[in-house]
Amino acid sequence: MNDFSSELTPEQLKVQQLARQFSRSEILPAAAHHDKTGEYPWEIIKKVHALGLMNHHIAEEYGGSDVGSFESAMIMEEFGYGCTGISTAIDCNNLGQIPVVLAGNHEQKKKYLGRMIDEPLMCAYCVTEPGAGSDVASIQTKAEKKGDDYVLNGQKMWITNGGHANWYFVLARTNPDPKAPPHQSLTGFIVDRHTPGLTPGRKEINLGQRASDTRGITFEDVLVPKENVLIGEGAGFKIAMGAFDRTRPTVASGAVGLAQRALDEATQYATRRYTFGVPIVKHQLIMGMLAEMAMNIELSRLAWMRAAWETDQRRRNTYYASIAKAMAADVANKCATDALQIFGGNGYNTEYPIEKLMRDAKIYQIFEGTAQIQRLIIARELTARFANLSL
Ligand SMILES: CCCCCCCC(=O)SCCNC(=O)CCNC(=O)[C@H](O)C(C)(C)COP(=O)(O)OP(=O)(O)OC[C@H]1O[C@@H](n2cnc3c(N)ncnc32)[C@H](O)[C@@H]1OP(=O)(O)O
Repeated sequence: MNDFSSELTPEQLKVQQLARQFSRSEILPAAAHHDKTGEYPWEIIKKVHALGLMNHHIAEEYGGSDVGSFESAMIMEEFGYGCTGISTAIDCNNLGQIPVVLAGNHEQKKKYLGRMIDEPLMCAYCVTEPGAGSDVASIQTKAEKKGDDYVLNGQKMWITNGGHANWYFVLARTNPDPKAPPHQSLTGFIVDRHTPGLTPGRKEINLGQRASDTRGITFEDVLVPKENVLIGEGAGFKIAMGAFDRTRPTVASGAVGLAQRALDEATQYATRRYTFGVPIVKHQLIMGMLAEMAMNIELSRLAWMRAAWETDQRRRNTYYASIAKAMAADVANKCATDALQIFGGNGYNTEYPIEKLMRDAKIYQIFEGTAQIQRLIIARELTARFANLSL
């Protein structure tokens, strides 16, 4: 078994450098525009695709680089530094693809993952519904078997990339019996965007991350061939959970990127802004705030590294993924709030980048499992470890 190390290899350093340079020169300058207009960042996505900095989990056999979770998260930290609205749009391809990476057969991988290497296409992960977000097992979208097809009916909500996806991973209920074990009643499907009856709703106007496209999706008698079932009926819940284990480290690293940006902006501002005859960075209370931010960022970065590294070792990383996601989300919010405090009135104004960081940060405590759900998972993992031990 390898020991955990956070030292980057020469190849990883090169990828980090490329992602950093791209983020600072292309993403960061475009962030305010996309925040203001809500325009989907297609031009940036095309460039990221051409540089090979997305779709990191697709195996070489299907044209991908399969660089691993660690590199993927490293890239997302760099992109998150530039704009987390844009990094979420890009990262969401990982969330949509991973169910197919984990559970797809050869034909499904060739057809749906292969095309995403050939051209810049997006996909989406359709699990959440108007009445079910945290409690995945209670989703109501139905899939009824009719001959060689399934007929899907229902409503999904808050689907990132919902209006731009070429295909969707959809979790639906295949066993309608309310007495059936809920986790074994759900099935995962791949659904093509242009299937009749599938209708994305309006783009939602959210508090932050406005470059990211979030919509409801309606399914009305959507016919899906049985070839598009992942593994088989009843396997969907575990596929959906397995996907989070892979993506929560990259969500955490995106949040770390945002936190680092808040710290850098605040530190720079504090050296230039004078009060009482000295730059405010000379005041110990400001120093303390910056130091706290730095400490928490370093720890959150180590947390996503550990979580991503565990999955690259092909070990179940649920515990580490939730720790990283919960911690980085809280730290991003604290850093953005403290950075705004250091900027004072200027931070509250749209002329400066800080208010956007604060708006963008909030969703990290909600999507991919709320702050509370992460703690529930961590505590369950802990108690499971102790269940068979007598103290
Ligand atoms: C990347 C860009 C981000 C932007 C897009 C964001 C999109 C989103 O936000 S997606 C929606 C977010 N929603 C969530 O994160 C959902 C949060 N909820 C959960 O994770 C689950 O419902 C959770 C953890 C609360 C568990 O629920 P619960 O119903 O109690 O199930 P639980 O009893 O723990 O598990 C049921 C079975 O699944 C298994 N299981 C649970 N977790 C896992 C896992 N990680 N891996 C494999 N199996 C698992 C259990 O072992 C159990 O198996 P068995 O029945 O054989 O014993």
